[in-house]
Amino acid sequence: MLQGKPLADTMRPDTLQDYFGQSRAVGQDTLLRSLLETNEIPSLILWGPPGCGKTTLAHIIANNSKKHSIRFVTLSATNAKTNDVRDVIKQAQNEKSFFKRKTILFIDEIHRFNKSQQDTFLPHVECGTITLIGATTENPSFQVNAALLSRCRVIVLEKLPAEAMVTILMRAINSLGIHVLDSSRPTDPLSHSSNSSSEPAMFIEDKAVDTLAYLSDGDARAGLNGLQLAVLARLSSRKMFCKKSGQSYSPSRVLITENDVKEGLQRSHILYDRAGEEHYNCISALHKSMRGSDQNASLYWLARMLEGGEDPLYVARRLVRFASEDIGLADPSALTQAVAAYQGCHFIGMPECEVLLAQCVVYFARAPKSIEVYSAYNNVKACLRNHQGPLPPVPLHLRNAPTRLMKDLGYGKGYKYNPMYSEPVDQEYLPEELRGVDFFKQRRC
Ligand SMILES: Nc1ncnc2c1ncn2[C@@H]1O[C@H](COP(=O)(O)OP(=O)(O)OP(=O)(O)O)[C@@H](O)[C@H]1O
Repeated sequence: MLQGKPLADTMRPDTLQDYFGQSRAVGQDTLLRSLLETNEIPSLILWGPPGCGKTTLAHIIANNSKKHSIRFVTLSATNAKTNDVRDVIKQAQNEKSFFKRKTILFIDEIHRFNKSQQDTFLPHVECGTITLIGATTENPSFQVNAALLSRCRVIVLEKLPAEAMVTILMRAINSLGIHVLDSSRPTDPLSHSSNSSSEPAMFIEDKAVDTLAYLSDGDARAGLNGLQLAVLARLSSRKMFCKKSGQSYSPSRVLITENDVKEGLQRSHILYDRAGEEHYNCISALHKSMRGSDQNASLYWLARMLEGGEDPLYVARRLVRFASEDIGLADPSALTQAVAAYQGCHFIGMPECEVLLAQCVVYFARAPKSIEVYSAYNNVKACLRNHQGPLPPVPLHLRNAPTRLMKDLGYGKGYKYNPMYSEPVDQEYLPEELRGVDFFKQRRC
């Protein structure tokens, strides 16, 4: 069972009874659950992080619909072409008109279809030829056509909580016939009753199950893969033992420890999705923590990104922006710090540059803040955007006059060259119609 398919696929539940967590989306009293139970499936967008059960929920719906002779067709937007979608729609039209059979079309990773590909389903979802179920890890407000989105119910699935992860792992552990060792009652697994079959008896420490549940960070696929790798690693080291020792027998018991499961998990891939929603969530959390002068939270979000494989230069670029947007003239050297951190990261790369970013992030969290320049500049932009008619000309006295003609036209006339005056100079620098405007005090002009 462990050598062939991934354990996560083998363990994919067929019914809602084995679908754990996600109580907000499909719990006992939810609308979606009653619709699923009565088999009235609306078009859905299932949005959630990797491994939280989007495809599994679609699989459960498929299982259920087949019982009610509804067709269920699956496409993956990673490899399907627009023509594949057209073929499915054509077939669905035929099934509907000749056999009165409904079709549910499941599109995995729907965000990978571009807007015009998504447009292909729109009329067919609208007239009920197909019921669309799309799965996405990306925020559908940005990745799914607004028109299509308005015809679908968005179901938000969450990272699976640790308790649900334990239940999912235990279901797999039981199905593999692995025994869980209770750490509160220490027993030597080798003292368990001997196993007459050639297969070894397998044990797993209970804390290994908990660790797996926590480290897989709500991603059931990662948790089940981690378990599978840990078991396979233990089984192969058992074989190695026989080979090396030249013994014809091999240990009849195998113990999977906490360390084995830690090795089975590739933590960085689990915690952070560089291209996805989590990338934006974490950078936003970092920015807000620094703005809120919370140095602990700032360091935490920084580490979440870097440990997860984020590009340090991306973080450094965001820090350059922060230096001006949020600290500004309250501490102008913040900009120098950020640019230096950027260059430092460029020179030495990860992992050495992590401390440069950490230093800069803590400096920023502790720094005084001022959005004076940032908001004044926004006021100027708003002023330009809201201006009716042609923009006012540059006052003549402020213009340079490199030629005779320009001089004759009055360019530069009356300009007072400030260094020539010992007193403050009374001179206008804004266009006439903006005289007296103070972008630092008002929001709009
Ligand atoms: N809520 C759940 N209850 C039980 N098992 C689950 C649940 N969610 C996921 N699993 C298990 O994890 C595996 C992976 O889940 P699934 O393929 O549904 O994730 P997904 O959200 O579609 O992820 P991705 O976006 O990466 O495709 C499933 O095959 C199943 O074994």
